[in-house]
Amino acid sequence: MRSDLDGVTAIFDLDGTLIDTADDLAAAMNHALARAGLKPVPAGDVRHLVGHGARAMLAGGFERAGAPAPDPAAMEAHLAAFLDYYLAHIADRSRPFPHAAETVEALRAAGAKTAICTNKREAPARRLIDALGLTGLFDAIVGGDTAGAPKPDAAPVRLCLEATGARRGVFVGDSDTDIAAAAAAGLPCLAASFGYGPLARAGEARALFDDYRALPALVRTVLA
Ligand SMILES: O=C(O)COP(=O)(O)O
Ligand SMILES: [Mg+2]
Repeated sequence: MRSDLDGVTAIFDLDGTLIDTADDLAAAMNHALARAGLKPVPAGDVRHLVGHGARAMLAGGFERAGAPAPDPAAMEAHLAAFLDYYLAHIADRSRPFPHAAETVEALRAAGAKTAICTNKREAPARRLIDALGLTGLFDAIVGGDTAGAPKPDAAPVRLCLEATGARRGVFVGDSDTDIAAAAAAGLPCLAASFGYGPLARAGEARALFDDYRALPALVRTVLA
């Protein structure tokens, strides 16, 4: 077995990168909006609200529903309703993107450690990965509430490296937040073109990929 990726950690963003979660996030968001007497937001719009945590996603949903921003106390109640629903329906429709799981396995087979660095809270991130039977594929799972600051801060990326004892790392993400977090931590970033974006800073990623089967070769190239 080739183990040329010993000492390397491949760090993956979750929503829009490893797992296509938009439909379940949209259902939870629309549950919270319906409770507030508001009309649903299409799942296609929710994709663009993912990446900065549940609070930001929900605030964006209220805005798109044409409602005024809820006051802080009301927002806490909406957030609780969103999270309760989401935890109960976390993998109703969410699935790994094509070839994502086998690619993570291939990187591990080549000696790499693998980690998840998401702005989802750690508890729902773990529940999702567990529900999909993927927990054994990751050495560390770091959420937006794990490291004291979410991406684009470098802290959660650094924690993934520390937790896996890596000498080198590469970040795989789907948004400008990921590109910025990787840059802040001094890691090369590979960006999934099929994710939720935005990718206005795509030029700062080392490469874009549109198929997971291309990823191992890209990882080796950026680490060479
Ligand atoms: O916004 C979120 O909750 C998480 O998004 P991420 O997994 O793309 O960081
Ligand atoms: Mg993402």
